[in-house]
Amino acid sequence: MKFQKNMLRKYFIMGSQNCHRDPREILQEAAAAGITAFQFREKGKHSLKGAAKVELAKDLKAICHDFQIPFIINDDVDLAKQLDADGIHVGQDDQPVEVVRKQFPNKIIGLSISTNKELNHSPLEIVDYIGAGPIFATNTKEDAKKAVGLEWIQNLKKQHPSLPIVAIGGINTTNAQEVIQAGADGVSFITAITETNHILQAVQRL
Ligand SMILES: Cc1ncc(COP(=O)(O)OP(=O)(O)O)c(N)n1
Ligand SMILES: Cc1ncsc1CCOP(=O)(O)O
Ligand SMILES: [Mg+2]
Repeated sequence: MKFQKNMLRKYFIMGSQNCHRDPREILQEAAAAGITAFQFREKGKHSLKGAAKVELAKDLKAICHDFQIPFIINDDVDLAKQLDADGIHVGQDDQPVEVVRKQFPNKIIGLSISTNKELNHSPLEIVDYIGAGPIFATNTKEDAKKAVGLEWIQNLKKQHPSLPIVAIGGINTTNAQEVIQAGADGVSFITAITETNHILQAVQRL
């Protein structure tokens, strides 16, 4: 699947550890409500491993493809290969993006960037988009850095006006608009969907 900036508009991320009920049901509802991309992030406490992780990933990929939205895998390059995912998202402590691009010349590749130092040391020309954050405080990621604020998006946009940016971290139906106004091409979110009883409404408002 070829990357397009508008895929970043409403980018839902989750793994089973984020869900109070079947992740398939949650993704199905979010996809029907209009998310534009999905990242499978099976990670941390209570996450699935081995065959159970692979089985869930296959089911979630099928749901994404029913709705023609990209299925992106977080961190796990081997799983992305095994499942022929549409893309992979890596951070600064994951496999170097140069290595990932060599393995996946045609997949969507996202890279997290939180500081100017990371920005200046990253090969932006080989990634499709940047994950910028955490913008606001979040309890969802165990090892999340300190919130960088909307200024980080404004700063990125000023330095690289055409670089596709998706914001992450503490984004919800109330603050999503200011994130877009700051210059992000889209918002990514976990708990805004996994902790609501009204997925349709939440996706529409996001
Ligand atoms: C869209 C998006 N942006 C940032 C991240 C964070 O990636 P990373 O820093 O590698 O942290 P983990 O998610 O792997 O814990 C992301 N996953 N997605
Ligand atoms: C994976 C990740 N990377 C930076 S913050 C974050 C967690 C985002 O979760 P939430 O949308 O619930 O704050
Ligand atoms: Mg990572």
